[in-house]
Amino acid sequence: MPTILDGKATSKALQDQIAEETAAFVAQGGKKPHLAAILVGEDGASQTYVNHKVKACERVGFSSTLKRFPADITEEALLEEVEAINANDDIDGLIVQLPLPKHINVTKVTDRIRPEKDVDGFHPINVGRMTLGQPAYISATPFGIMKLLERYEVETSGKHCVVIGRSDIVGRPMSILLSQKGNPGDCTVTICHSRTKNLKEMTLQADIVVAALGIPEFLKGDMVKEGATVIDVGITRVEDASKKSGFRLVGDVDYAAVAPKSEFITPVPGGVGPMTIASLLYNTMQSAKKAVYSV
Ligand SMILES: Nc1nc(=O)c2c([nH]1)NC[C@@H]1CN(c3ccc(C(=O)N[C@@H](CCC(=O)O)C(=O)O)cc3)C=[N+]21
Repeated sequence: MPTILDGKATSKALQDQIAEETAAFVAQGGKKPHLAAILVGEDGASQTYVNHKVKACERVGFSSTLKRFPADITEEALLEEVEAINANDDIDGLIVQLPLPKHINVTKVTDRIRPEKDVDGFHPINVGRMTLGQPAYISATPFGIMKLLERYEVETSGKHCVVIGRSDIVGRPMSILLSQKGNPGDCTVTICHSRTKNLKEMTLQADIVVAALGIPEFLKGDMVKEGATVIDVGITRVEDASKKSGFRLVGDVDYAAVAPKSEFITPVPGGVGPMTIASLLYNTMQSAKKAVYSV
């Protein structure tokens, strides 16, 4: 049976650590970390995630501000809100919850966030610095996965890692982090996507598979080799009348078929998702401490 990479417990342990560090920082006269989140529209999943983030802030002793706007807010008005937070010295970190409505240019918005407050690590300056191995805010999901591999001492050096998905916020940064020098790191990385030919041939060679393509239960049992480490980034809500919420969360991995073959595996829920939250808090604390950018 595989070892389950328990993201929920690991996130909690990290949050306890962040709470301790925050208390010590504040006791020494430091400023209480303050995270601002912008939420546009009424998307149910987005509301849930943002609420999780705000609650997590409370838990570790941060201040938080949630700014909600209707789905028809103009791009210009949204950019002004970003500018206002950029200029607010009390706020250390700003996230604009994605996805945004179609009439808003996402890149324009995330590029407008000051890199020093971009705790999501989406700004080109942070992506560039991360890529070069310089101090940066690292995108929360890949960063959380690195922390999870570290916590369970998953051997990564020299391993072949296949990342499925090339998104700017998960697949691409994940491939870069895993190929960088260090532990975790030092992997040989292959990045696959919707145009990849013979995907199964690729995944069968993988010591570590990261499934981040957003198709429920895509990775089947016959696509992974015996003893692989499997990281499931997918989180899709599938209708389920038997649940109180009316839905259940399904990952990109066919867990029942893949788990018996794997050495390490992340569950959904309780795997990568909670680690994303811990990483965001970590980045916000770094910002309050001016540990990444000195200004
Ligand atoms: N600007 C921005 N930054 C993000 O980091 C960002 C975003 N937009 N948009 C959406 C995605 C998704 N995301 C998740 C965070 C936590 C869980 C999480 O805590 N999941 C729990 C369960 C959550 C539930 O109950 O629905 C789990 O997997 O166990 C999942 C997904 C952050 N994202």
